[in-house]
Amino acid sequence: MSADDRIGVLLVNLGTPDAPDPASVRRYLAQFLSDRRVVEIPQILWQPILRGAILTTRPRKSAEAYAQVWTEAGSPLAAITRAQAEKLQAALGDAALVSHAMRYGQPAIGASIDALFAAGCRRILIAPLYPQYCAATTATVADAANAHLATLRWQPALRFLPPYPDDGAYIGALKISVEAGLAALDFTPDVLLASFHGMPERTRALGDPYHDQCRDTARRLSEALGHPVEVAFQSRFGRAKWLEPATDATLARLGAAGSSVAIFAPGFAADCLETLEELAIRGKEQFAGAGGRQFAYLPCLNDSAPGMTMLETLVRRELAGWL
Ligand SMILES: C=CC1=C(C)c2cc3[nH]c(cc4nc(cc5[nH]c(cc1n2)c(C)c5CCC(=O)O)C(CCC(=O)O)=C4C)c(C)c3C=C
Ligand SMILES: [Fe+2]
Ligand SMILES: [Fe+2]
Repeated sequence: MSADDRIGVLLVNLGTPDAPDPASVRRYLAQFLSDRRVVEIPQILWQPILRGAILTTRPRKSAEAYAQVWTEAGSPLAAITRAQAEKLQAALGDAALVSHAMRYGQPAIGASIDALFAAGCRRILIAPLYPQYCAATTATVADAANAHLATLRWQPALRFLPPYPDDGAYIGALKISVEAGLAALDFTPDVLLASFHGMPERTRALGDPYHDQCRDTARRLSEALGHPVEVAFQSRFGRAKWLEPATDATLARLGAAGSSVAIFAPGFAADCLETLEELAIRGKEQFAGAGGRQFAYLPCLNDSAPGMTMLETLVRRELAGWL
């Protein structure tokens, strides 16, 4: 491979505010919630609601939530994604140049593609870190990458990592990770609960495979663990009907039944606000408030050894013919 015929790998996750303050959260939410793939309401109706009610109230509340999970390395999502890219670079060595980007906020996808190209990458694998395909996540990464290429005279060749909801490498990594999490507890939970990010119910009827792929993941993981895995969908936003059952209602039901529970979020490649605050902090409170006994939150794959082995496997497979 010559210096101007290198292979690039760009890990992409959702994005996160630059700081846990209302102004930064507002900037982030304005970009995120203006994406037509995320909120599928005509812009002429949606923008006044977003600019009016939502962006005047939510940033303050969300900033407080972000402040509870912020670390010295910054937002957990940003720090973990950076660590994943660094470890994947170490695993791949000279075979490829690895970098990371965020769909919303920084580092931007376009600038990251330019940086890889400037370093000699003429072939780039874009890897959206979403195990389950969703138009609001997977497709919008491809949209952003392709929109950037539309501005270039000299384009790199692009490949996209497909979703991996039932891939053996992913299920295997989840199994190791969940079993290690359970082994570290001082109780044996009655219920294993897999919480996936929610979506409006209507996207399912419109043909989005997200719901079915979440169910596939949970079924395959349950088979691998030899233990039932319950499924719930979290983070409802807005007034429309979202996928059910809802995580908060499920935790309240399990709590009221006097169960003990271990909850985890296999749809998130990295721990973030939605897992560390919504599940580990607020979910625990909801569960205990309903009368639940023991509760444990098990971390995402993050940059753990099984998580990195999985990423390397998926990426190497997708680079076949290029490497
Ligand atoms: C209509 C609104 C939203 C849709 C649709 C949606 C889909 C979706 N999101 C993720 C992953 C993440 N979402 C995160 C935060 C977050 N999500 C929404 C709204 C929708 N998400 C909001 C308003 C927020 C911001 C936080 C808040 O104000 O509550 C995050 C965490 C980001 C972080 O900084 O830590 C992730 C990750 C998926 C996978 C998904 C569809 C499948
Ligand atoms: Fe979200
Ligand atoms: Fe949330």
